[in-house]
Amino acid sequence: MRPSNYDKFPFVPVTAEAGACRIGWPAIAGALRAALGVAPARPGQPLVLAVECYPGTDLALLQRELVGALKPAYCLVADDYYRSPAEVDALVAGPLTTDPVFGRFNGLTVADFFDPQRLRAAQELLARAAGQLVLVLGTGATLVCPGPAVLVYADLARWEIQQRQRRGEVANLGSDNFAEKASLKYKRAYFVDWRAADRLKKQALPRADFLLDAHDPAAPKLITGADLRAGLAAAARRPFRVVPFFDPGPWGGQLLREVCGLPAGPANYAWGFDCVPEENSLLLGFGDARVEIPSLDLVFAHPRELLGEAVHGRFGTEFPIRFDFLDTVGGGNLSLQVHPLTEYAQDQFGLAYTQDESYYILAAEPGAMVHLGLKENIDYQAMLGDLARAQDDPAAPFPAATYINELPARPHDHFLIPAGTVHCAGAGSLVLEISATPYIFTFKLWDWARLGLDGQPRPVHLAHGGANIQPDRTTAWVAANLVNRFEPVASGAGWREERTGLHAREFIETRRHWFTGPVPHDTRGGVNVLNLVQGAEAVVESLTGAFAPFVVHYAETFIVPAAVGPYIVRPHGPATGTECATMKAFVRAFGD
Ligand SMILES: O=P(O)(O)OC[C@H]1O[C@](O)(CO)[C@@H](O)[C@@H]1O
Repeated sequence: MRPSNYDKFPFVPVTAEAGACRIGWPAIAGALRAALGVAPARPGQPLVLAVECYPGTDLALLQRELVGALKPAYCLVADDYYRSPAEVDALVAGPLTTDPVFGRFNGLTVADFFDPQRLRAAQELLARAAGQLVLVLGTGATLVCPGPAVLVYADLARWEIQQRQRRGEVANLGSDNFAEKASLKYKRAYFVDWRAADRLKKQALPRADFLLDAHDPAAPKLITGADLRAGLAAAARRPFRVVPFFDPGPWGGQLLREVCGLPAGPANYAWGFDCVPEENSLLLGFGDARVEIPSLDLVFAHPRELLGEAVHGRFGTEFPIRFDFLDTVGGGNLSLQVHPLTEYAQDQFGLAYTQDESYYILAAEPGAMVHLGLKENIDYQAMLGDLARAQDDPAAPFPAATYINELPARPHDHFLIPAGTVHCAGAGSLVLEISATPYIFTFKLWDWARLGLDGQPRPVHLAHGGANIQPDRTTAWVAANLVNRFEPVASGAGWREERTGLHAREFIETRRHWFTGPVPHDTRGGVNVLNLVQGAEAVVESLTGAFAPFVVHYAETFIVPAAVGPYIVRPHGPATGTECATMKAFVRAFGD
């Protein structure tokens, strides 16, 4: 195995001038003081500095640092005007349901968290503070004071929030559930807090005077809203990568560590999330400084340039394509699982589109397998009975081989997994998942009598599973429809292109290019997501010099915004003269 050249901290350069980014609380306070000093006078009103915060922001730290430096007459923290934690629990109970994993998407907004009387009291206090400096901070600061003199947006990526949830440092919005299980806090944030906060962010971020990045509390960073917007505009017109993150799991393996050059600490790495813009970060480069923002900010700011008209029109401000890694080399089988059919996902969870998936095999040990679809002529009811029995009876483990196909997995195989198909990656492979973005709507059917990392059995959803398994997806159908559906579609000097999927029920189209020379690509008005699945290094170039050459390495996923149009990919650096391959995904237009 060659040494890893996988870049774990890709960034979008905004400017070579490091001065545009203030680092540390004293520099940040200085910039805010200067902005307040030149804010237009508003007779009869207080001078308000509002810091709208994404949930999970360390409000105590912010309050301590900003009050200490700016000495406002008052500091109002939005949470103090929320409903009580018990009232908030009642508010979110319906959408959350009692299921440990799944809730329902809903229309809750941050405004719903406020107690109307308390909010009025806060606004009366503001009205009495004419001419004085007032700091308002928290999630909903811009609801307490909709027109502040200076507006800062303190943003936080979801992966960082998850770390804080796991360490018990943060509770859910309006709750005091610091000690609740991290998986439940994640679920509540996923279905409620983040959706509500994103609705408010779409209003606040475009008019923010500053962006505060306090991911690292020891080195907070502040940039102007104008620089943030310049960075987002730059990213929307050039190839870029989001910041990957990696997580251990009960079935995790050892190869991802080598491929991506990951730290030795965790016992394994199961997942590598390399393009889940809902949860990944984007790093903006200001000289040597890096400002971390959720990559969703880019989707919100430039959906038309990034996604393209047709994809934006269809998906709104959601990035519909997900690339991630599943590593089972030296690990175990994923849970045997199935995903909801579209109508089930809509009815039960309020999802707009379902979790259709595919597995592209990057590496496989001899004997590695993918479990996919049912065997011919099985007794379907007996299978459901065996699944039910296996959950409670250690003496009756589920006889998976009796019912489920076991297909050999070799490098560069591509398995298509439309929702409703029973599946799981077996031990011994490194999978590049090319899937629709939803990623938590997994109905586990059988977890191989194994415990989760918390020492507890992971939740199994047999009733949901049974309602979605398609009994006619059996061996012959699977072979004909879901396995290595390769079809040559184009070629040129030094390259050839194949269609590899996905299945007709899935909205993603995938193309593989093998190349020793430059390959012409075109976004054709829709976002492209690619991964270099063979070769040490390649370069992405503009035909018109519209963006600087962009170098990618083995296994790196990169996004080419719709606005880029035509571009070229060719082997580069150590890969020059060798055969490389990319897998490309885009949203299929009818007729593709
Ligand atoms: O449920 P398991 O066994 O952890 O399986 C892996 C999970 O990762 C996903 O592929 C998402 O990345 C889900 O489909 C699946 O639930």
